[in-house]
Amino acid sequence: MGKIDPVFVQEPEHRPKLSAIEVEEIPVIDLSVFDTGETKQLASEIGNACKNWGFFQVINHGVPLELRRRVEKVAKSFFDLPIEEKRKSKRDELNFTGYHDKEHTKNVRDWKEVFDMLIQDPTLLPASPEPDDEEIRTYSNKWPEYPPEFRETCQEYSREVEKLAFKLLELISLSLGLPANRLSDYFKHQTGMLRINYYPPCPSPELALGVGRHRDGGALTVLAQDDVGGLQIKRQSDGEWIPVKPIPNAYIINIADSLQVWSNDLYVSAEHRVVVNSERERFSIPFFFFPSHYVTVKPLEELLNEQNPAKYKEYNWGKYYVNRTGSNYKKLDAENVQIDHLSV
Ligand SMILES: O=C(O)CCC(=O)C(=O)O
Ligand SMILES: [Fe+2]
Repeated sequence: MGKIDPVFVQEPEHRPKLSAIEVEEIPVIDLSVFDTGETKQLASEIGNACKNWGFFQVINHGVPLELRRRVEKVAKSFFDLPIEEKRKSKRDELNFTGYHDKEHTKNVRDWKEVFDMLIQDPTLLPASPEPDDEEIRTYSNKWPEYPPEFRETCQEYSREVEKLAFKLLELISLSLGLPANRLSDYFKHQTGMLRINYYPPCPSPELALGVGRHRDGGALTVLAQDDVGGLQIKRQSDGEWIPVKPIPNAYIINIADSLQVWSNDLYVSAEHRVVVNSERERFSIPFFFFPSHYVTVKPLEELLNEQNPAKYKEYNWGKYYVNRTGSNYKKLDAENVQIDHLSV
């Protein structure tokens, strides 16, 4: 030890094993048949992946490659800027968008820097996590001055990934035996964001994590990773950490908490984390797809019966979100809110 600031050091049981392991892969699903309307087989493959892993990769997804290259380029140009320049678009107490380098997951600091952008600008969210506080606040994006094409490129990219997210939502609804548009209304005023994660090389990758173990809080995540690798998923069957192999130009999709609740635990919001390395920097770009702030999340009535009663109490998405994000920015003494706390 001694090489890195102790704030980054994980408890021994959460430190990564850095030896390479060869393992089975999470499912890779080809979306090219989506537009033919022959979605039965596709929905069934997706349903199985959502049950067994909570994760899958998609190819032939429709997001233009040229746009992905452009967003990767502006991401690199931004994070290459001097720290003083990056801090000009820093997150603050009133606005959580923008640049940030002090995020904590499970109260240990992550070895990363991020830039967050809301997909809808402006986005409406509750002013506080307090149940009795009815005030709704308007949030807008903070944009950096450099590189000059950052804003336009990220906005264009978000619009394309959003189309993919709606497509996946339809397939997931079908896979649950529901109409394709069953979940779409929950996203009319979606509160999601696009994040750029930048993981610099780390001198002690055996002690720290790029992102500590966590489950994503929203509905669905659509993630672009580069060719470095580092994302690991906790396998449902035995709790082993399984690396997700980078597939050029594919997207990694994961079920997040609201979908676990809507499906009443049929689908899993799997725990995942990011391992860093001492050689190469890594970028990943998650698109977090979140419902509208006023949506009440609860197990879908159509899926419930006497043998399968609701496993969760209902909750308001906006309050849940504000509660969780508010606590990510600093070290707290306790774990922040998780869906486990809402199980019945
Ligand atoms: O960098 C990655 O591959 C995943 C990051 C992640 O899990 C997150 O930002 O929620
Ligand atoms: Fe995540």
